[in-house]
Formats: sequence, structure tokens, C-alpha cells
Amino acid sequence: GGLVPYLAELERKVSEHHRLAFQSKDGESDWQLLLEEGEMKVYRREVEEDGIVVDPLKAQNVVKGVTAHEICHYFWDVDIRMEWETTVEIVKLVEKISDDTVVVYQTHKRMWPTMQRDSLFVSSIRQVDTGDDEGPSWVVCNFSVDHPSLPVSNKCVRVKLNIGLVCQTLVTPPADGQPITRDDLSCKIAYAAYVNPGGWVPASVLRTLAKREYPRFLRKFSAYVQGKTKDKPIMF
Ligand SMILES: CC(C)(C)c1cc(CCc2ccccn2)cc(-c2ccc(S(=O)(=O)CCO)cc2)c1
Repeated sequence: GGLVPYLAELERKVSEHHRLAFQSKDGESDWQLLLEEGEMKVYRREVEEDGIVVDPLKAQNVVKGVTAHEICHYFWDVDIRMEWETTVEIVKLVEKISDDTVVVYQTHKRMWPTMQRDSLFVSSIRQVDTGDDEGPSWVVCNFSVDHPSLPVSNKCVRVKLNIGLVCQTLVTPPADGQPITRDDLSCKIAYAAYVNPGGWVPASVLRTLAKREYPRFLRKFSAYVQGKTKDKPIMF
């Protein structure tokens, strides 16, 4: 389909998110710590493009009892998105490119006083070799594309997004010979979000929304995956 050029861009974005995920931010001192809550740390940089707030967001978290594969699977799976994603109204699978790469259309709940937004993006899940002894990472990348079958509508403003979720499973080995249980597992998460709201939004409104919505997503989504997996076999 018309998406072949995007697949090269997708590989570049996956590698970029993976490379940046667990890199310490010492070099980029202009990251502002928005919130620290236990293992969860949320940072943002204040950036405007043509007067539009496009603040990059970076968050780290550690979620007990789940694996990197499980966190990425539940984040990527369009069929269950409405179970945890409370800021969207419609989620539509537009095209299945492969078993791990789809095109998704979403309308986001209108956030007063702004116009309603929608998003159209490629969403891909894969395992990436990290090269260190912590084992492979699992990565989901969502990034905006134009798609002939979903032209921009006059009802919504089309946001442009580039999201990376990079996860690593941490296992504390049980007493020798014992099988690994969920008590021996945790998942280290690095989440990066670049969302251009696609049209002017008062800076204070957008920054307040982001400051509320991103921590809420990290809390709610982590608890959701713990709940969904607690009685299921471990998906490594
Ligand atoms: C406000 C802000 C938090 C930056 C925001 C606003 C809007 C669009 C809605 C919007 C934008 C501007 C003003 C009002 N509403 C979307 C998102 C957003 C989109 C996607 C993802 S995801 O991680 O890919 C999960 C899949 O849904 C996360 C966040 C964030």
C-alpha cells in the first residue's frame, strides 16, 4: 500500500526510541521534573513550534509482576485499547500491515476549551536486542502518518504524534530450581511522547492537560496490565 515509505521511517523511529530510552538525561539538563511518585518519574521540556506547544515528555516507571512483553502487548493491542485509554472516543483499526504493525485511527475526547482532535498513526511492536545482560527490550512505536482512506476531517484537528514505549523485564532469580513467579518479575518502562496538537491551544491549557494526563495514563495503564495478567501464565 501507500505506506511503504513509512516503514523505513518506522524502523528509524524504533531505533531512536530504543537508543534514547534508558539513556541518562544528564546531558539534556533542560528536562523539567514534573512529578516523582515512587519509581515513576515524569519529565518534560518546554518547546513551541510556530507558537504551538509541542513539549516532549519522557517518563520512567517500574511495574511489579509483569514482563516487558506484557506491557508492550497490552499497549499495542488495538482491541483492548478502550479498556485503559480513557481519553479516546473512537479507536479504529485502519489497516493491518503485518502481525506486529497496524495503522490506527483515533478520535480523542474533546478537552475543553479546545476543538476535538483525532490521530492517525502506524503502531508497531517488536523485540529489540539491547546487547546488555538485562536481555532484550520490547518496544512499541506509534507515529503519525497520512493515509489516503482517512483524510483530515473538518470536524477534528489532526494531531501529529511520535510515541515510544521501551520496556525491559527485570527478574530476581528465585531460589535455585524454583520456577519464576510474578513475584520475581518487574518491568522497567521508558515512555517518550511528542504530541503536536495540530493547531493552536493556549500554552497553559496544554501544559495543564499534559501534566494531568500523562501521569494518569502511566498509573492507570500499569495497574490495568497488572490486573489483566495476574492470573495468567507469564508472557516472556
Ligand atoms: C494533551 C496531551 C496530553 C498532550 C495529549 C493530547 C492529545 C490529543 C487531544 C488534545 C490535544 C490538544 C488539546 C486537546 N486535546 C493526545 C495525546 C496522546 C495521544 C496518544 C498517546 S499514546 O501513548 O499513543 C496511547 C494511544 O492513545 C498518548 C497521548 C496527548
